[in-house]
Amino acid sequence: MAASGTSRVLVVQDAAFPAELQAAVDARFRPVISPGFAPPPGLPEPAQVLLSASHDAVTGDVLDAFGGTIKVVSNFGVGYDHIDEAACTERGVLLGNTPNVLTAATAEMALALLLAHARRVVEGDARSRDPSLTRIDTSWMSKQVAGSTVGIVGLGRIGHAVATRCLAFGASIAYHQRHRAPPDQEASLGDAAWCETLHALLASSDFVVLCCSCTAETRGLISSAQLSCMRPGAVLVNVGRGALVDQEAVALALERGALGGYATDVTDPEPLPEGHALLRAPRCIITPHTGSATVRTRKAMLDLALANIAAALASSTMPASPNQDALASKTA
Ligand SMILES: O=CC(=O)O
Repeated sequence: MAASGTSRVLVVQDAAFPAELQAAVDARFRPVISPGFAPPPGLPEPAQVLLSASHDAVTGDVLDAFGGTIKVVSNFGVGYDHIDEAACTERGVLLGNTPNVLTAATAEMALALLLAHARRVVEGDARSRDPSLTRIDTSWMSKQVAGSTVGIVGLGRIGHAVATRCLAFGASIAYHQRHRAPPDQEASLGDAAWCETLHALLASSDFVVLCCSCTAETRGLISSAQLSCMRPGAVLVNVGRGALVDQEAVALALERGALGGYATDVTDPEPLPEGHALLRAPRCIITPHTGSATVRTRKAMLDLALANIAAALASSTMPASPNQDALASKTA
């Protein structure tokens, strides 16, 4: 059903959603699909909304190309490193995102990658189809999560959800972030150990899971120097952003056997170009940024992204906005 007052609001999307989700956008707004958010020619009225479905960059120039008509940029996702928040705030443009609703799905993906790598699920699948396998292979060994230490980089919502799941698998939890978590949070994670330095976390973990967002401080967090601190055979899992790691360094460490494995849902760029070093590296599992891609979660994300738009257009409090407080104090 069309929401009164918003059904004619022009929304520019960088990509279409699957039909059942797109129908929810169509029911409430007038969406126009434009990769790269280029202003489509001949719009019947000014566009007020950018709906970021596919991580195309939203810069000051992109906003300016609409001639100052954009009121809100709504991101279909929690991480918004592809959107220039400062440029939005400078121009009085509200920014929305979708935290919380995707925490469980993303944590599940981290566990799926971690377990798949530890238990060699992808290799095992190929081995099972190999006609030369005529008897059970007693030499086939893998890593066990129970009894290991899982180091979490960034104990935010997703990091915490990954930690609780790893705890249930019998792992001990270590974590690294700038500030130590409150004692009750550490206690709830089996007395999780805070590592004040990244080096200490890397040196004491069998699995390291990157759960932090990509900012100026965390871009390139894991390079050859950090990889060389990791335990022999340790596995790196990434559900944050591809740019958190130096992917060439990771590929080289995998080639040389200096890194036990890399399992990632995110790359930089996405997808990786044909022939990229990571695509050729051994013991590397890559999924195509599908951490939040469950039917239930994607629906909840879209509901939140649309609620953010509706609230912004109605000048009411957005359910999730990184910059609405900054904008409110600017205009107060
Ligand atoms: O990567 C996914 C997200 O940031 O929501």
